[in-house]
Amino acid sequence: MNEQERSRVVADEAATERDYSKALEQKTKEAQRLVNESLNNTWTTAPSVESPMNGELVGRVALDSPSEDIDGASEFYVGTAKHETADYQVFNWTASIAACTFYGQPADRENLQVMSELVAGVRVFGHRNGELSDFEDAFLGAETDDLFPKRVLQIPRAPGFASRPPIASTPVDFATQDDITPSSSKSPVEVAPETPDTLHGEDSQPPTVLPPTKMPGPALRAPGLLRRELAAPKKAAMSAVLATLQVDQYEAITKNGTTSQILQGHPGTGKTIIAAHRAAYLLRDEAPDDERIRSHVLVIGPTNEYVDHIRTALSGLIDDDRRYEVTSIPTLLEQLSELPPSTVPTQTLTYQDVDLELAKLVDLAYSRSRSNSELGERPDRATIYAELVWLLQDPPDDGLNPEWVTYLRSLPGTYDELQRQKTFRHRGLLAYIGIRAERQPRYPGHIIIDEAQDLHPIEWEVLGRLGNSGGWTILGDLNQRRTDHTFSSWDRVATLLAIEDENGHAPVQNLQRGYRSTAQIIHFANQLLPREDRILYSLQQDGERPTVTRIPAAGELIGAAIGAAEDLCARVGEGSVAVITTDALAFSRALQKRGWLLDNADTYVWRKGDRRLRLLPPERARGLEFDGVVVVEPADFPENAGRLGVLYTALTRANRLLTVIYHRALPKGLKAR
Ligand SMILES: Nc1ncnc2c1ncn2[C@@H]1O[C@H](COP(=O)(O)OP(=O)(O)OP(=O)(O)O)[C@@H](O)[C@H]1O
Repeated sequence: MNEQERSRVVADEAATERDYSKALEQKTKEAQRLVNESLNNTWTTAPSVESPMNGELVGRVALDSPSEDIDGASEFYVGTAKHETADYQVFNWTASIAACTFYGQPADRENLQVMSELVAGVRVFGHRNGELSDFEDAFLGAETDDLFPKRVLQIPRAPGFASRPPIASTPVDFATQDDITPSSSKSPVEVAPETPDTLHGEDSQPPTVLPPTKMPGPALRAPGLLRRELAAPKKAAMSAVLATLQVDQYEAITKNGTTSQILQGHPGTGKTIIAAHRAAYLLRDEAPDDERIRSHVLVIGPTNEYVDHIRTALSGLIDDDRRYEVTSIPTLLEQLSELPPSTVPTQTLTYQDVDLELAKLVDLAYSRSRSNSELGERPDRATIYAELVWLLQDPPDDGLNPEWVTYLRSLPGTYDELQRQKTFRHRGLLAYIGIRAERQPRYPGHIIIDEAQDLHPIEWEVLGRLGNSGGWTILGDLNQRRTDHTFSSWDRVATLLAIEDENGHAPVQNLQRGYRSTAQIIHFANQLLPREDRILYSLQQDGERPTVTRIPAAGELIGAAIGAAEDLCARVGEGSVAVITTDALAFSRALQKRGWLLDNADTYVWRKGDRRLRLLPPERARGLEFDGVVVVEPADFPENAGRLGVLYTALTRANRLLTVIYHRALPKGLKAR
């Protein structure tokens, strides 16, 4: 198909999408009108109808022959909601008929039957700024000129589309879709020796082409479209990626709601994408009765920034926002602890602050206080805590280990005192006492936890007592652990939640394909990992080397970093830029001096003219991503158990461009090899 024909197809499909989207909007308005009418003569306030889904087309399926099951049509669309007109039919992406859209490989053709007809091919759509602007066809049967030669719908054509160029403005040209570069092969990044003003980047060296290697996992769906989407500038908040979901992602997303799974994946392997789409799938209208989630899906992330990040994708995928709750772990723990919201992460002083043994002692205190109460009622928080401290006088039958005697002695005498201290150290304990005392459990129908590597043992116990009536979807990366007071293996989590598979193992699936960061960025960051953990295949090979610059005078470090950030702002255009630093305060002052203004609505966003950047302490950057990232003074990033998980996370927030500015020596792992 030539360029002109492609433009025509895009314009036609975009017109269909506008028609579809308008029709869905109309449907919602009509439903609201009916509700209003029926309540017209009452004093009741009219309930609002669910918010309209943004009608987005995901794909289009061509069949070999007309199918009676779809009213004699030989094709149908897949979109964000079901809709039917005389000219076309759209099925929801969650419907089982839509599954063929996500399995479009010629090799699978024999298994790809929709009703009794074979799938001839699948067209997948790409979007920019909410407009259908791109597509890719996969022919599963014989290749023809056009999968959909006859236009079904006669709608005036939209003006020709202009797709936005990818940031590096280099067209992606991959030899074959299965050839991909393992980021564990020899690093293309040479870190600057510690001499002043040495820059390694696109200006100094051409991008290194790495030898192709077989990519792990199933063959890519819509590989060209996927790579164009990955290279395009990213919005601040996450969007749904329905059209380019890959087969392994689709399979994890569409598992039965009672199934529990743990998805372990390096940075950018699509864990948050799976989390958001899984929530939407579990709440689908088409779910058979025995799979229907009766209550709500609870999605838990690490920070409030993460919650904002994923919320946009969730609201685009799920029309009824009462069916899911998305919260951060600090917020959840604070609610249960009856503490004011703080957003600060748990900060342990000793392993005992969050240990499972502490939860066991609380359990004992709970059962003692319950049996002491006259009617066997559920005790309140203060009573449970008093019993916990009383264990020093009346220890458990098998005694109290001296370490625990010392620990219990170090705790304040009363629950009020403990709560007044508001230390983030004891929040897990407060929350666990809180959940034991809670009279109205939340009873979610499925729990999804992202960045789960950062949950402490007692916090897992808290989650285990939320009354989950369905399965667990747990997503995380043990390499990104921030402290050694969290579990170092998923087996421990599986045992605690009793979700081991039939062989007694944690149901772990490893995600090995990196979507976010270029191979060059992954190579650079991977130097911080033990050799055996450097298994990640980046789908973006065409990046440039991270720029690593030593600033000789400490006093000039921040100025140089701001300069680097301004440079990235200019390069990414509409894309996003972040500075990740452990000294955000000093950085804020310097930004102000250079004419940057703090955004009124978001305390981490700074603006200067039409430029915008986020200034983030490492903690706040978790789970986020940006087209360009400046990481300042890596030596200041904290280490745990000999690993630099915090720095590793910061470096891997970058999608396409990474700049490291430093004065003190780089951490050992980041030296040139
Ligand atoms: N199938 C896909 N199609 C298009 N983009 C995708 C796909 N899967 C993932 N991505 C993109 O890859 C990027 C990284 O995905 P995501 O944030 O889910 O990774 P992650 O594993 O949660 O990373 P981290 O652990 O570092 O936070 C996002 O921009 C996401 O939109």
